[in-house]
Amino acid sequence: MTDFPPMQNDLLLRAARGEPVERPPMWVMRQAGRYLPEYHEAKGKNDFFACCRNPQLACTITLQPVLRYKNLLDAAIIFSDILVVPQAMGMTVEMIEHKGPSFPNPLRKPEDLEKLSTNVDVKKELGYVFDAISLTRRELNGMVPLIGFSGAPWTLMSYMIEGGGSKMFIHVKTWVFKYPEESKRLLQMITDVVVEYCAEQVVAGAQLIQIFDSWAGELSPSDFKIFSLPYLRQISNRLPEVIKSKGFEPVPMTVFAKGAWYALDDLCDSGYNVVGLDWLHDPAEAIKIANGRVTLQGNMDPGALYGTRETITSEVERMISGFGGGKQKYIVNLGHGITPLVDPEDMRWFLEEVKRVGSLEEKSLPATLI
Ligand SMILES: Cc1c2[nH]c(c1CCC(=O)O)Cc1[nH]c(c(CCC(=O)O)c1C)Cc1[nH]c(c(CCC(=O)O)c1C)Cc1[nH]c(c(C)c1CCC(=O)O)C2
Repeated sequence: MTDFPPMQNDLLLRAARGEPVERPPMWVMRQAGRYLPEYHEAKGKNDFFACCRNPQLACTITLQPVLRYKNLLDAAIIFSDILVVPQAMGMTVEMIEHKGPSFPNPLRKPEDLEKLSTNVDVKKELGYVFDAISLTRRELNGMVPLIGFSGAPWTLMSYMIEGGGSKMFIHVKTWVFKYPEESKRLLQMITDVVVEYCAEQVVAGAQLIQIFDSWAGELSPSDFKIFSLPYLRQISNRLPEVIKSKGFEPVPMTVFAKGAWYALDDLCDSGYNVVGLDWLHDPAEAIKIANGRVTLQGNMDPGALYGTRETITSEVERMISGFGGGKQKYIVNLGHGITPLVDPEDMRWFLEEVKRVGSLEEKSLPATLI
């Protein structure tokens, strides 16, 4: 797939590659989702994963925020879910309304690993994602770049073992502390699928790949180095080679390890172009630690969108000033996904304020904020 329309806005790709930009690009995790009335309308009575499996519907939902916030959002992210990977490995995952994902048969004992498919045919199992990406890339017509994504091995392993969301992580902690070798075997199996999955997303037209390690913060700093980081590194090491072997150009890669503030230094050396930050990071501190090694992405508290317009403005000013004005090596985002019940007009205000403040010369930023 190479005959896509030329890009009209490539701010995101330039910032991800570390090139200077006239203003920081912005997009929002979960920008296509439950806070948008048109999402509910398009989804209708369809099951969540049925929407993911329908390329036309996935394309429509992906485009919704880009069209609603025209000339504000600088990227689209393909509508899908991280849990399509466990499905491709043979597990059943359901999305239960008002509750979230649920696995009827989670992996509870090391013997359960035998239930997983070996030699997963990624093109066959996840072909619908690649079709959705190619279709969306054509429909975007070069308006903004299209982001592809995958869950990180540690986060996917946690879901596969816990069977859904969790507060205490009893089951996956049992694996980590009782069955560390089997845990590593599972992490390796997942990593192999994730590398192929991300490579095929690029072949289909994805222009940047983000790896979501949403549950990284459940690991201690030393366990993060054993059960998450090596697999994140394998992905960033192997992915460009696999993409090249398929005859395509590698794309920038982002890692978002939520809650792993202690690992920022390591993440800056993990082979990714961009490191996503949650709102537990102070921007100026993060810049100091990164020291120019990567582009940083983030990190306003998504909860700030429940505040007043004045609060949103001051949070935006604080964030962009904290990141030094954002004209290089910075991408604006929230510190995690946008939450339901945010007023779409407050989201618009956020984006408009980011564009205004992000376009200011550094010397015009409110002095007290720099
Ligand atoms: C952990 C995780 C999941 N899915 C994802 C993650 C990693 C990011 C993160 O940490 O938030 C990733 C994801 N899920 C979805 C996207 C689409 C693209 C985008 O960011 O706009 C992306 C990138 C759509 C979705 N994924 C889901 C919805 C809501 C489905 C609905 O109720 O209609 C959407 C739009 C469902 C989902 N999917 C998942 C959960 C826990 C839930 C239920 C709770 C929730 O909605 O926040 C697993």
